[in-house]
This record gives sequence, structure tokens and C-alpha cells, in this order.
Amino acid sequence: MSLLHTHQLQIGYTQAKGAPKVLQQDISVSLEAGNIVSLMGQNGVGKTTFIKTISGLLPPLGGEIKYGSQNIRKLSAVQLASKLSLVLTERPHAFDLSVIELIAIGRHPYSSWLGTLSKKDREVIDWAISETHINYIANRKLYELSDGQLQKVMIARALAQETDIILLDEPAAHLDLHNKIEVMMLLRKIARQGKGILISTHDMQISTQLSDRLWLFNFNSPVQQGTPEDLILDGSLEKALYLSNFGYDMIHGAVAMEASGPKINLSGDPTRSFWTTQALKRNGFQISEDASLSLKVTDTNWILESPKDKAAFDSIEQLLQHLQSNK
Ligand SMILES: Nc1ncnc2c1ncn2[C@@H]1O[C@H](COP(=O)(O)OP(=O)(O)OP(=O)(O)O)[C@@H](O)[C@H]1O
Repeated sequence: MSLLHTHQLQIGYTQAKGAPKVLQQDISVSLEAGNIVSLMGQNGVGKTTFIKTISGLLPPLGGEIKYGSQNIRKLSAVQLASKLSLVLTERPHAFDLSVIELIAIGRHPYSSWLGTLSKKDREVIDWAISETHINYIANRKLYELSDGQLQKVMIARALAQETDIILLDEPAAHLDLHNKIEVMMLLRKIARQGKGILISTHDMQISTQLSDRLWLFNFNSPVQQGTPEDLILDGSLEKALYLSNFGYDMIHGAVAMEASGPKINLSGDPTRSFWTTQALKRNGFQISEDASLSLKVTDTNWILESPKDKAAFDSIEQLLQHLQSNK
């Protein structure tokens, strides 16, 4: 079921001289219930402008935005707030509020005209706080929070809004790895309950591991869409992110380190070999089966063998020191 779709949407902004500047055009996409979509593209390609346009903060320059069967233009601000929640990177203005007060604002579309919270409102607020693991900061003021803590609070507020659609602009920008994984798992769980989640991100883990689909914004060419794996295999992701020049290693999701130094034939435990390979390549060594120098990675050590010599090392650091001194 499509929760949100755009038809030939044109996005951009109005310049000081008054003429509109088009950033992207002919965007026809659909956000389905139960799906996570990542919006990707280079800096300045128009991702935030798109998110702001579909959430009604910026006017479209052309085309159509529909929530279900309703055109966005027919929806009041309160109606829109009951359909979508938005997590932007900007810090909220009301910095003197406490965390719990900010999250309670997410209940605004449902609370009475006096703003009084019902029992249900309180339950939902408690649920949002507990799902995002922010109980320990619930009574702090927003100005007391770190960037990462604030980011989780903004996600909690979006959850408390209980909308079918959640739009997030760079949700992991300030999160450490633990918190990023926690948020990723939470978004996955919520999506599978039937929500549609759109994330604008530069994070490869979020876009390729978590997302069901990618929408790729390019400069001077149409938006591409598909499952992450298809767009990786046909080269679209690499092209959209201008990674071809760097020899981006799409298997490991990392820059392929160019090496032209001595060759080493490496074998052994896969995990330990993976990290050994990374350290060797960073130091200029090539991994090759036709090398006279062989390295066996065991559970406990690293055994280096040349036609003349054999030595064992207890750590990658020791191995590197030996290799560097004999280069
Ligand atoms: N009101 C405005 N006035 C002038 N330029 C603007 C305005 N709004 C957006 N832009 C420009 O439009 C381009 C797209 O901005 P946008 O923030 O949508 O990009 P983005 O894809 O989200 O980039 P990033 O990955 O860096 O966050 C940028 O070059 C930005 O400077």
C-alpha cells in the first residue's frame, strides 16, 4: 500500500532575484507501508529540499505530492502532522523545554484543544522514551543534551507522534556505533509494523543494509530507484556517489586501498585474515597468490614464511614492524 507518492515532482528554491532554481525534476516515487527507503546522493543534490517539500515546509515547484489519495495541498497542518513525523538535523528553537515536554509536543495532533494529555498520550510518550532508551535523560533540559542524545530525543518525538510515515534527515549523523545500530533496529521493527520510513543519509550501512529501497538523486540525470543490491550491482550507487575514481570496494563497503609494494600470499582464519589484509594494504603490501612470501593467520598468531626464513608474531602490530624493517 502506497502511503505517499509523488508524480513528476519538481523541487528547488526561489532565488533572491525571484526566479526559481530547480534542483531535481520529474521525481515519481512511492513510499510503501512496511518499507524503509534511503534517499542518497552527493552533497547539495537536493535531499533535504525534497524532504522539506514532501513534508509541506517548502512549496513544490511543479508536479504532485499525495498522501494516500489526498493531495498535500488539501491537508491542513494538523492533518499533515497526523500523517507524517519529521526528524530534521536542525536543533529545536524551544531549548528551555525538558526532553519529556518536547516529546509530548509530538502528541499535539491528538491532544485536546487545551493541550491536556490523556492516559493514552502518556502511555505513548512512555513507550517512545523506552523504545529509544532515553529514560535516563527524560527530565533533562534540551540545552543540557549532547548532539547524539538530542538526535535520539527527536526520534522519540517522531515515534510519539504515531504517524504512518516517518521522514528522517541524517538520523545517524551524531550517533556512536552502538546508538546507530540501536536506532537502525528500532526503525526496522517499526517499519515491519506497517509504517513507511524515508531516511536521507550518507551512511552506507543504513542505505545498503537496513533499507528495502534506494532513491538516488543525481546531478543532471533522473532519479534512480530500486533495491540497494540491484543498484550496487549495476553501478548506479557508485555513479550517484562519484566513487568510481576511488576504486570503491562495493563488497566491503569501503575504499579499496591501492597498493604497489611487496606481495604476500595470505591464508587462514577469515575474520583475522580480513583485518590483517586491511592493515597490510594500508601499509602498501599487495595480497597475491603468486607471492614467494606467505602469511598464515592462525587462531593465535601470524606465521610469516619466505624461502629463507620463518617467523611467528603475536599481533598485527608486531607483524607490520617486522615487514616494514625488512621492506
Ligand atoms: N533557500 C535557499 N537559497 C539558496 N540556496 C539554497 C536554498 N535552499 C537550498 N539551497 C541550495 O540547494 C542545494 C541543495 O540543498 P540541500 O540541502 O537540499 O542538499 P542535500 O542533498 O540535502 O545536501 P547535503 O548532503 O549536503 O545535506 C544546495 O546547494 C543549497 O545550498
